[in-house]
Amino acid sequence: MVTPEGGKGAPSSASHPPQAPSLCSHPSILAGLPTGLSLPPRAPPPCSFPKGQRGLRVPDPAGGNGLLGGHLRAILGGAMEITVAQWVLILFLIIVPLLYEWSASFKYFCKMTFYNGWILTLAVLAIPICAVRGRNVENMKILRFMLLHIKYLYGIKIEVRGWENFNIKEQYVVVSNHQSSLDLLGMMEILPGRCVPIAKRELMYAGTVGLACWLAGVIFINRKKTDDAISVMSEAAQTMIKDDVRVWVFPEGTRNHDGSMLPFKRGAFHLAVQAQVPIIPIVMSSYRDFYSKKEKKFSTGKCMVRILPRIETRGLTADDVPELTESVRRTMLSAFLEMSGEARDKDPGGGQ
Ligand SMILES: CCCCCCCCCCCCCCCC(=O)SCCNC(=O)CCNC(=O)[C@H](O)C(C)(C)COP(=O)(O)OP(=O)(O)OC[C@H]1O[C@@H](n2cnc3c(N)ncnc32)[C@H](O)[C@@H]1OP(=O)(O)O
Ligand SMILES: CCCCCCCC/C=C\CCCCCCCC(=O)OC[C@@H](O)COP(=O)(O)O
Repeated sequence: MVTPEGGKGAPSSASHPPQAPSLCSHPSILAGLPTGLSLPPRAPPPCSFPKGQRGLRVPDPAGGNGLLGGHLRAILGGAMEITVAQWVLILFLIIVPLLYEWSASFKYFCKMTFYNGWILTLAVLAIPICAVRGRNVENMKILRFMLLHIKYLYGIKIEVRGWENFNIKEQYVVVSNHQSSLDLLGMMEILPGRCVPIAKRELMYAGTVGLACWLAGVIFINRKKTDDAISVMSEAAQTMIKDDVRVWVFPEGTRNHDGSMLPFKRGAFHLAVQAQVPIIPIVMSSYRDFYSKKEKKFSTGKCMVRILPRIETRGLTADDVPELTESVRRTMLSAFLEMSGEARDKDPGGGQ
């Protein structure tokens, strides 16, 4: 195929055999040769624009004659084979990685979107596997196994201390600080057998994640209805003993991005007292060196997880709960502050 101008501009010298007016055969190259030279007749190569292809046509800037004009037309003609949609795709593939490197907020957005999207996708795989058993606390092992690799994808090193404090055969209540949905990584790193988290009811409606959680026996509470939440937790106290289940609670009751700990809700402590089982506090060090929702920062880094010694509740009653809650929080807060400094000292490169 050739532009109409290109066709008309073909040389008319008698010594040159007539060339088919095609961009592909570069007629203007022949126009640049000295007269008297004769070239053997040559069949025009097949045109690079297949019939019916949608490409833009441009007029020959050199009027269809001359070496430069022919090359330009060949180059432009080749470029024009790319459709607008392909150009958009090429620009997208160039701009997105550049933005990802240059803009910390864009990187944060991409990483969080992928985090949620990946977990929703993994849940699609987990659901049929878990569904074989039905709603069963043993399914939590499957979710754990499927989530363990995410820390590698995100370059987050997790260092665990205090494994020996988990050496208890019987049931217990785990309480841990709650900074972000990234806590899931630390949680899955150490989740003991037959242990289910208590989660806000809204998570049950989070698409595939909600169904996977339900199948794994996650206990959902309605935080807006204290009475309902209390009765679900009282039921959980009985289930713990009856079905040999451990429960994981985030006693802050919500995510806390401020690098400290919110006042604790009392449900977890009532639960432990009602079931007369020990409390095992877990502390995850601050993410501030590699993750901050406020600053839209998300890089690689290190997190320390510490399993603290158990706190007995045998013999305690509901009246002891306020003091128990405060003393556990104090212990956890002091560990949190100490560990957060330590994680920073050990990984000064965190936040690259
Ligand atoms: C491969 C694919 C994977 C897919 C993906 C998998 C992911 C698989 C992991 C998911 C992981 C999820 C992780 C979610 C994480 C969250 O959703 S965090 C949010 C949910 N958690 C919580 O809310 C924590 C638990 N909350 C509580 O314990 C709260 O106490 C309650 C029960 C909700 C009540 O809240 P509140 O009324 O705001 O607060 P509070 O002052 O504590 O209680 C009010 C009164 O009730 C009393 N009370 C509280 N509880 C009780 C009780 N049980 N008995 C008697 N009295 C009680 C209190 O003592 C208090 O009375 P006073 O002492 O003042 O007289
Ligand atoms: C069709 C519906 C699609 C819904 C999309 C939902 C996207 C969620 C997908 C994956 C999330 C994976 C992380 C699951 C664990 C997150 C636990 C969590 O962080 O829950 C929040 C809760 O602690 C406190 O919530 P608030 O801080 O009070 O708020």
